[in-house]
Amino acid sequence: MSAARKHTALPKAQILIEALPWLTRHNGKIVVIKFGGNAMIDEDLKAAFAQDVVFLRQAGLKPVVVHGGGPQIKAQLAKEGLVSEFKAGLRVTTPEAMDIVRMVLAGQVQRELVGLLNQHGPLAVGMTGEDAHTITATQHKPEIEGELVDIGRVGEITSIDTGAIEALLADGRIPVISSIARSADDGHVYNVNADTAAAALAAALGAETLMVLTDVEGLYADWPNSDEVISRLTVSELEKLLPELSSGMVPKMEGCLHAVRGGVPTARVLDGRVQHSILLEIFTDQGIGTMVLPDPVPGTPRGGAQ
Ligand SMILES: Nc1ncnc2c1ncn2[C@@H]1O[C@H](COP(=O)(O)OP(=O)(O)O)[C@@H](O)[C@H]1O
Ligand SMILES: CC(=O)N[C@@H](CCC(=O)OP(=O)(O)O)C(=O)O
Repeated sequence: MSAARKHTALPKAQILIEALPWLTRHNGKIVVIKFGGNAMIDEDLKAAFAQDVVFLRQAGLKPVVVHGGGPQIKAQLAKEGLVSEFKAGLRVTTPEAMDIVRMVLAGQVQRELVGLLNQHGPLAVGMTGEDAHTITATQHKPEIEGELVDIGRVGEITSIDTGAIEALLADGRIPVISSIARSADDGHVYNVNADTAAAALAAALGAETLMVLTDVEGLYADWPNSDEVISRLTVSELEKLLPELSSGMVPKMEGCLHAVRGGVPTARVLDGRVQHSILLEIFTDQGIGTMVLPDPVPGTPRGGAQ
């Protein structure tokens, strides 16, 4: 062995050492990961996602997965001859469509993710927001052009009970949650946007971070004209930007805002198309995507969190 080889750390060892301060910092902390339907584009990505989540669990963190499934719902509605329509960024959900939303999210997408995670051991347990009153909602009527519009069985979260999730975490499990809620008023089940559900759960659980995996690199400053990603912004900066945002980014960035305002130290939007983006973000110095931070406290240096 040459002298140089003997005294230089191997690249793989350097990567592990770089992870050390992050492992220490995140040990025992809850991390809520939202896996968007658009990020579940191929089998390799889904398998890599499952590896990352199990890695976090084995490294001493407490991951909680909230999944979406917009494209999968759209495909099933089309098969049944039903139209997909969005208003104010939310799916118009008739009672008939609600049955399909519930079947696709809880019966297909969630089952697949639980299966992939459990290839690594008896870790994942699937549930919906209906279970143990985890997410309670009321009918959401968005305001469009000054009027409240009825978009059917779309839920607005009224309360979160974290008991069942905390019991699973204490038992070493990985909760995998579908964004469906029950109403205490009328007993109906409601379709909740998965970004919104993930953000509300992150705040209620006192998570260390919220990670939203999607099919873009992060929040683009001037979408769709440019692909320049905003790497960091404070909640006040985000609040000013919100009225300019469109489509899928609206619930995502509103969710990040809600989570950070609710006490979650950071919320991030990451490119779910990049394999192992979760590990890169949590365990390396190389921040990717967009990070939302609290406003700096006057007199302290700006945003040092990762
Ligand atoms: N400013 C923006 N930056 C990035 N993406 C944006 C922006 N505005 C709108 N989008 C759109 O939001 C989409 C992501 O939201 P969505 O389709 O709901 O994904 P998911 O299924 O992951 O929740 C992107 O693919 C992009 O088309
Ligand atoms: C009310 C509402 O719009 N609910 C969403 C729930 C699924 C979701 O949010 O999936 P993504 O994260 O993949 O977009 C829907 O029906 O598509």
